[in-house]
Amino acid sequence: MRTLSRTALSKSALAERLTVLTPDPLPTREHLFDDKAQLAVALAKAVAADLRGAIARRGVARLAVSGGTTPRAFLTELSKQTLDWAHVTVVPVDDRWVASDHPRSNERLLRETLFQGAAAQAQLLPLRRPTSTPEAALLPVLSQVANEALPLDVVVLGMGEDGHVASLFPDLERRDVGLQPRGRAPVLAIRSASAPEPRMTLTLSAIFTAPSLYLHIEGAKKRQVLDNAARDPRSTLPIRSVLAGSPVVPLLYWSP
Ligand SMILES: O=C(O)[C@H](O)[C@@H](O)[C@H](O)[C@H](O)COP(=O)(O)O
Repeated sequence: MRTLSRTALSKSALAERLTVLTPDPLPTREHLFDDKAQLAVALAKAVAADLRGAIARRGVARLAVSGGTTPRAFLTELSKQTLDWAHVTVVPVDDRWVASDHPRSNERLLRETLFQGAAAQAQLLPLRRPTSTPEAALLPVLSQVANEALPLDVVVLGMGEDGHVASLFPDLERRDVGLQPRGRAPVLAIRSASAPEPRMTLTLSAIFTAPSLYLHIEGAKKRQVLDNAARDPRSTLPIRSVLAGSPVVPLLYWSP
């Protein structure tokens, strides 16, 4: 019996030790949907409710949304929501340094999807300026974001399969500015081997001013990247910095 109890003890002791060594994954509040269309409607309703609440509290609402391909249906659904759009300011979390009518422009994406119908009364605060480089526009963009967009009320982040959010890529040089919860600047000019063009992006210190932070992620691959980053304290992916640094538990909206 003694031998068995000693073996049993070592297994339970080992299990206990492993539990201590394997920290809990960083939390998100999950909203899972069977398909993208259902997710788009639910996310639009949730964001619209947050915006109404912000307007009721402080007379204005400030929203930062991601670009790319995922959010198109959500942004169109959001434009259909009934709220006092004239008191809403919308800023892209990042933009590509291309003309505002270029197919890869996030500003163009917003004008085609969100700024339709009554929602066209909202104020768009573009990150793109008519300068040849984002660096040349950094100070005026930084000043306008700081004065007219912060603090944010709602942020909707997408994520790349490499774990980037906004234009904060894994090869980001200025991690001290881009990924710190209380970094030194709300906006960064970015050049990355991961991006075909220079970018302007909000930093996490700007993103973390919002009391409502949504992660809008679709597909199994991105879900795996998110879950791995949530579980691995050694992960250096930007999405890990979001999960670890956010002052609020991110709201995950996911569909296959
Ligand atoms: O300008 C951008 O590209 C976005 O702001 C970016 O952060 C986006 O959320 C991810 O790259 C995912 O993009 P997809 O939705 O196209 O996969």
